[in-house]
Amino acid sequence: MQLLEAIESISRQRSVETVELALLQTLGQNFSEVEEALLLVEHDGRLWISSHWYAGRLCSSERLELLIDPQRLLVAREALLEGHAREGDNQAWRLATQDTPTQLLLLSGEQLHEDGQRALRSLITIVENFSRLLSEKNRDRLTGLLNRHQLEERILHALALAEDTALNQERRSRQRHPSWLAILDIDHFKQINDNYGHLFGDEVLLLVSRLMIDCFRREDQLFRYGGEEFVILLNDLDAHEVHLVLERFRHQLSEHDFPQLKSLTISIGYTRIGHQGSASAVLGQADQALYWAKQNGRNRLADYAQLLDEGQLQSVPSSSGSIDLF
Ligand SMILES: Nc1nc2c(ncn2[C@@H]2O[C@H](COP(=O)(O)OP(=O)(O)OP(=O)(O)O)[C@@H](O)[C@H]2O)c(=O)[nH]1
Repeated sequence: MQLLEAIESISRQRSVETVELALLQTLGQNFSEVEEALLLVEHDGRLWISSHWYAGRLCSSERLELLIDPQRLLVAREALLEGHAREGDNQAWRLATQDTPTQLLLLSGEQLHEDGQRALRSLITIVENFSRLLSEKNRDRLTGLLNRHQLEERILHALALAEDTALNQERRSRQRHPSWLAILDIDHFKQINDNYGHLFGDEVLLLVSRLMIDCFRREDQLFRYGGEEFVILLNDLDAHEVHLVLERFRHQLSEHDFPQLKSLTISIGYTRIGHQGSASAVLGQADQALYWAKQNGRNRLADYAQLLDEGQLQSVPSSSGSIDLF
C-alpha cells in the first residue's frame, strides 16, 4: 500500500465524509479484492479485508450511498445478521467510528498479509484521529451542534440537488421534495442576559439546542449559526410539511418550562432551496423572512416565498440580496 500517498490524500480532506471516502478510494486502489467500495475489518485484533462476496451483496449500484448513510447502514447490518452472513461471520463486524455522520462497516473476509495489516492499521488510526479533529472543528463548543464551517458546503450540496441535471437524476428520484433552510432566532435574548447573566443565557442556548435535537428528525442538519441564532437544513419536505414541522417546534418551545423564565419564544424565517445560485443568497432570503417575523410580532414563522406572493417583501436580485455570511 502506498501509505504516504494515502495519508496525503486523507489530510487534504475537509469533512469526515470525504475523509472516509478518500480512505475507501485508497483501499480500492491498493487491494484488488475490495473493488471500489469496502470494507475494513478488525476481528480478534486482526485486520481483514472484505471479499467480493460482501461487496456484491451489500454494495451493488448503491455502494457509496450505503457508506454515507447511517440509516441504510443499519439496515444492511440487520440483513446480514438475519441470515445473509456466512456462518461464523456475524461477530466479525462492528461499526468503527461513532458520533460521525459516516460510519464504516466492518466485515470479515480474507485475512491480510502482515505488511498489509500494519499499513491498514496505521491508516485506520490516522483516519479516526483526523475525523475526530475535523468533527470537533465543525461543532459548536457550547451546544455540540454543527457550526458555520460546514454550512456553506451543505447549502451548496442542497443547491446542487435542486439543479435539474442528469448527474443528479438518480438522487432526485430518491428525494421527492425539496430542501429548505430555516433560521431560528430567540426573541429578546438580550433581556435574558441582562436580567439573569451571561452564564444563564448560555444555559438557555444549550436547552434550546437540546429541544431542537429532540424535535427534528435525525437527518435534519442543525447548526448554531451565531449567538442566539440557529440554522436548520431540512430535506425532502413539501411546503405544507415544512410549515408543520417548524410550527411544531415553535409551539413546543413556547410551551416549554424553562427554569426562572416566564416564557421563551423564537422567530423563524425560512426558504426553499432552489435556484438561488449561492449559499449566501439562500441565507439572505431566510434572513429577510426572519426580519419580517421579528418586525411583525415575533414568536412566529415566515416563509420567504409566501411573503413575496403576498407583496410583503420585495425580491432582490441575488447579487445584491446576498449577504456576506462566511
Ligand atoms: N449568553 C450568551 N449570549 C450571547 C451569545 N452570543 C450572543 N449573545 C447575546 O445575544 C444577544 C442578542 O441580542 P439582539 O441581537 O439585540 O437580539 P434580541 O435581544 O434577541 O432581540 P430580537 O432578536 O430582536 O428579538 C446579545 O445581547 C448578545 O450579547 C452567547 O454565546 N451566549
